[in-house]
Amino acid sequence: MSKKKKYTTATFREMKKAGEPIVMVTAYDYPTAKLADEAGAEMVLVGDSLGMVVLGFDSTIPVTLDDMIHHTKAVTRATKNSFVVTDLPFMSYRIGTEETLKSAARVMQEGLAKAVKLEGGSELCPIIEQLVQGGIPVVGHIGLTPQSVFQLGGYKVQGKSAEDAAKLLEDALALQEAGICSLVLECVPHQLARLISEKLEIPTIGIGAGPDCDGQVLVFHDLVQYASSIQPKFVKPYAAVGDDIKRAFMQYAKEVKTRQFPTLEHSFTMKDETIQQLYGEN
Ligand SMILES: Nc1nc(=O)c2c([nH]1)NC[C@@H]1CN(c3ccc(C(=O)N[C@@H](CCC(=O)O)C(=O)O)cc3)CN21
Ligand SMILES: CC(C)C(=O)C(=O)O
Ligand SMILES: [Mg+2]
Repeated sequence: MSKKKKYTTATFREMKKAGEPIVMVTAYDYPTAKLADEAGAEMVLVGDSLGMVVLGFDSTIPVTLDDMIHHTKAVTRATKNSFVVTDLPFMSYRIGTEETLKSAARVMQEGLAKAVKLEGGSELCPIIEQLVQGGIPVVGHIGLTPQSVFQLGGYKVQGKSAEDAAKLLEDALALQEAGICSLVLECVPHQLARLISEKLEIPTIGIGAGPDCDGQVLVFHDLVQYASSIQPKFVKPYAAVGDDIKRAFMQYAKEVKTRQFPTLEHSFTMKDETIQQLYGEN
């Protein structure tokens, strides 16, 4: 494992300059965040994908700010070096300036996140400027923006036409100008992700955006195959944890049913004389 240091927004700009890819992974709880941090993940994302992979909703839309803060607290108790970014959930940054600033402040003060992430294009520039002026690092997110799933008509690749691609490049530049510290590119053609990454000074973090982004992010449950119900093309499984867990549950159930578990090896004992005394008295 490489030598550990605390990661900051400055680290990520330096990494981009040096051509060193940035590793980001999602985590939603203490044990996962601890393992990600120990494994050297430079950024940990408390994604609103938690609504789908942890809470069982079929989109990220029902996720609340309280949900995000609850999970962020668990994650930041575990991380020593990783830079923790928390998604602002559906609509929490679109109702008004005051509500957005309050939402982000809660994520920072209660959740102890280091940055917030917002989905959207240049329309968010004014609010991003406010957040940045307030001292909050902001991560952008364009391309497939799951909080707009019902408008997009599904989880589809974005920016395939010249027109759509030009709009995404324009958004990326505008968001950089507004002060974001990095930009997630989700489900866009790899050539477009490369162009955007070349044009920006801040690092891009890709998911389904090809090899030429400045960093990569994957959802934890996809990466280790932990009962994730979706299997997009961009996912590469690095473990089959779900299968292992299911096998363990089945073996445990079998051993309980057949009284193979527990044995005395897993039990507590009292002295023989004590048990005799007990039987004598009753
Ligand atoms: N487990 C999980 N992983 C994710 O990456 C993720 C979530 N959940 N929830 C929130 C969003 C939703 N995401 C998704 C979900 C599905 C596809 C998907 O199936 N995409 C198709 C592309 C279809 C097309 O060609 O346009 C694919 O085959 O990859 C992509 C991103 C990404 N995020
Ligand atoms: C897919 C990533 C980028 C995300 O926003 C999430 O996990 O919620
Ligand atoms: Mg998200």
